[in-house]
Amino acid sequence: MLELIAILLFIPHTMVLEINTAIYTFIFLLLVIFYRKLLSSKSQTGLPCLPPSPRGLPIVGHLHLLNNTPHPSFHNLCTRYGPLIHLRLGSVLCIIASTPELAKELLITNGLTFASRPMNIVINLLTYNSSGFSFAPYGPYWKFLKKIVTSELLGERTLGQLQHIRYNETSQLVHLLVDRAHSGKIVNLSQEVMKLSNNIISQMMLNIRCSGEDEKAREIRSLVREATELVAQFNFSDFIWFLQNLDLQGIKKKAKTMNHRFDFLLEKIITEREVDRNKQKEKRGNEGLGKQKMTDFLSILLDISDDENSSIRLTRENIKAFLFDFLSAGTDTSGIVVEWAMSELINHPCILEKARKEIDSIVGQNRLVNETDIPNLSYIQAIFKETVRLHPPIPIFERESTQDCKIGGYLIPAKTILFISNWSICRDPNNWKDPLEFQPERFMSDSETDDNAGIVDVRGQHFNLLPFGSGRRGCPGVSLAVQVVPTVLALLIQCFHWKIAGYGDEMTGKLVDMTERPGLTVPKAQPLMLVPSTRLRPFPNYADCGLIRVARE
Ligand code: HEM
Repeated sequence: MLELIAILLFIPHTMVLEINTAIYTFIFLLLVIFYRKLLSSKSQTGLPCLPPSPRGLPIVGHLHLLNNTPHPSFHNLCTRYGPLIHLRLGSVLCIIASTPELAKELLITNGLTFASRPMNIVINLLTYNSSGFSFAPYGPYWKFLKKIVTSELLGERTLGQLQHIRYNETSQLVHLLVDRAHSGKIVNLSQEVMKLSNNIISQMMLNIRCSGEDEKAREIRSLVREATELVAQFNFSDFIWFLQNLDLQGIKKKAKTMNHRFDFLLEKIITEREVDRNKQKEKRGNEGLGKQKMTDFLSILLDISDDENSSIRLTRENIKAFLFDFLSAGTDTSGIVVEWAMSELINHPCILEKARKEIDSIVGQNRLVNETDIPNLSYIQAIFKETVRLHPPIPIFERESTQDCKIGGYLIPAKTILFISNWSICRDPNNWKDPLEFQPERFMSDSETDDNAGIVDVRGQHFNLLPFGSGRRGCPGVSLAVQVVPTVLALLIQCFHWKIAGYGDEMTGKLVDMTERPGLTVPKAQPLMLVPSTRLRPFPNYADCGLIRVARE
């Protein structure tokens, strides 16, 4: 066309080429301006639409910037692009917040907007379409359950009633370690503390010791492990819209099979329990189940579902989904904290010694430390806080916005996934002096390292330390965890000297490897292999601290 006009107007060929180039350049510039306009952060209201973001790619968006350990990737991106950034993971819009101020603005000031969690294909299948607790959308049903969780299941009274479970389990661990110490054998301490924390949860919930060797225990153990691995797997169908209905990685199929296995197991457990309850009911005539002695979470949930006056009647699916939620949410996390704490202590023998001195001066060497001592052991508490600061078992936690809102001057649309990068917050030199150093002293009331760090607690009120989250969806297991973890830690410190397997004593200078294992929860990559030797002579009677001696596995 341009050539034809040139011939008609007698324009020379070289000039046509120049005009051609100019037109193409012009069109290219127009496209660049249009593209920039499209991506620019200004909305029609003049408010910036979305927080900053790195350059994305078509279709995958920013997925290529993440690897199988998202928390360091999020941390690096926030360091580069700002404390609040947005990413497009395929077609899913996300924001990442990495300062205490933003955490407060999102979780508290806009707490209602971010009071739900995002769903995906696997979670949907495993939680009976969010019929349980952790993934139930914020609303009357979730509030009803939250009340049961805080007042009944994980309230002070129930935790007190179920204290014997914790005592039995810690007693079993001490027993095993004393045996190993006498025979000079290596202990996989990571495995033993996970076993302990998982046994506590499974007994509190179902009265089943999940480390046992019977069929039910084995199935619970393997289902919980497989389910947590499956939830952590990256599923393209969740992020790329045109793959939504395809199951290219076979993840949906696996989740369906897992749900069937889980359902089969729970049906069996619940049916057996119902038969038991009916027998007891018959025995006691019409005295009513309300007066029955509480045994575990399942009993409490069945009581509520039987209660005709309850404002919400729990269905069988609700109960099964609830059990799934708690078994997966409560599993491993406490054990992970103990394994990191012990690793740090082995690498910092002076801190370990100082902790021993505190226990010796407050508890002495003639009896074993127990839960009631923990409020008096401020250095042990400081070690616990410093461990969850440097090694939070859940380094990022997720919420989803249910309506449009303004955060930090940006407009965040409904259905945006929010990631709170607690890992970044805890490693930010603006929040913590020498953030990469393990210094429990910073949490002592006479701390010289950080102002006010002595009063910082872990329950979600201090936004520079959020290992248990905060706000409406903060962790309901926090009271249990702050009882179990420091007690187990104190016992390990009080009762034993430790050597790294294959090396000399605590003072050899050999360090424990501190690499993280990728996943949604972050344990150590390598298990902590240690050789204990007993420190207390004579070794106190377990009964002295209220621990009941039980048969070893
Ligand atoms: C050291 C141990 C633990 C850590 C570090 C931990 C951490 C967390 C975090 C970060 C969240 C997300 C909070 C948020 O979104 O604001 C959470 C949620 C949750 N945790 Fe824990 N947790 C621990 C132990 C437990 C235990 C022992 C249980 C159960 C007995 C439990 C049950 C739950 C449940 C059910 C949720 C979901 C709450 C909801 O959506 O409303 N956690 N936990």
